[in-house]
Amino acid sequence: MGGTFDPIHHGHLVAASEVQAWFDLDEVVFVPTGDPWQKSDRPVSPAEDRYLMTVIATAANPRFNVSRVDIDRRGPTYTIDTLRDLRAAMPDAELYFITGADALAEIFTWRDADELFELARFVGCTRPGYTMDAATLGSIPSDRVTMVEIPALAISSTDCRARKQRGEPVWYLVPDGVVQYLAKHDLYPSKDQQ
Ligand SMILES: Nc1ncnc2c1ncn2[C@@H]1O[C@H](COP(=O)(O)OP(=O)(O)OP(=O)(O)O)[C@@H](O)[C@H]1O
Ligand SMILES: O=C(O)c1ccc[n+]([C@@H]2O[C@H](COP(=O)([O-])O)[C@@H](O)[C@H]2O)c1
Repeated sequence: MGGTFDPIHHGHLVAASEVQAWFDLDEVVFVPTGDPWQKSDRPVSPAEDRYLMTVIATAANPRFNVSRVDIDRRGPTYTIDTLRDLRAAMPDAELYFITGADALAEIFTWRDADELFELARFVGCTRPGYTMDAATLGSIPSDRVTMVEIPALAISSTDCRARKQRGEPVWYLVPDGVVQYLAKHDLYPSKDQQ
């Protein structure tokens, strides 16, 4: 599961857990982006902070792991590189790339989009407020994509950052350890603190 995870929240974790169970996956590898080029219109927290929050959030689940492939690669993060790196590290694995419906809807804007489906199967999780348009879904080879309905959690990293900046709680939207990490490292400080 790729994501910017700025910060990781329970929407990500539920999606990963549901897809792991649905396909009986051996493990879900969370891959924080290095440089998410389609988010260049806003500041993104340092990759090491996003990586560490992802490790904290996933530590208790024996089927969850975190990969550094995207944060250790220089330049913009492209999923085609993520999948090639994971394939090189795990040549015998069958790869499933987990996304939310919003990200999957944009997949034909990604680098080398047509090649992506040769490297992995894609899983699109339902997400409140987003629908997957039939034309985009129909353009993906049908044996390489599955939509999975997951329990609806209307949580976004954008909302978590805005809440923290307004001094509002993010308890129960993100794991407790992430709440503590945000406080300790003063991520998304309130506007009057800046
Ligand atoms: N609440 C959610 N339910 C289902 N999928 C989600 C949810 N939140 C995020 N995702 C999916 O998780 C992946 C990583 O998302 P990302 O890290 O960009 O989080 P985000 O909440 O969308 O962030 P932001 O608000 O900063 O854009 C994407 O594929 C996204 O669609
Ligand atoms: O490959 C691309 O060009 C590309 C463009 C945008 C997003 N992605 C990937 O989609 C995943 C979710 O991205 P985001 O920006 O919604 O956190 C993450 O793994 C990104 O690297 C990939």
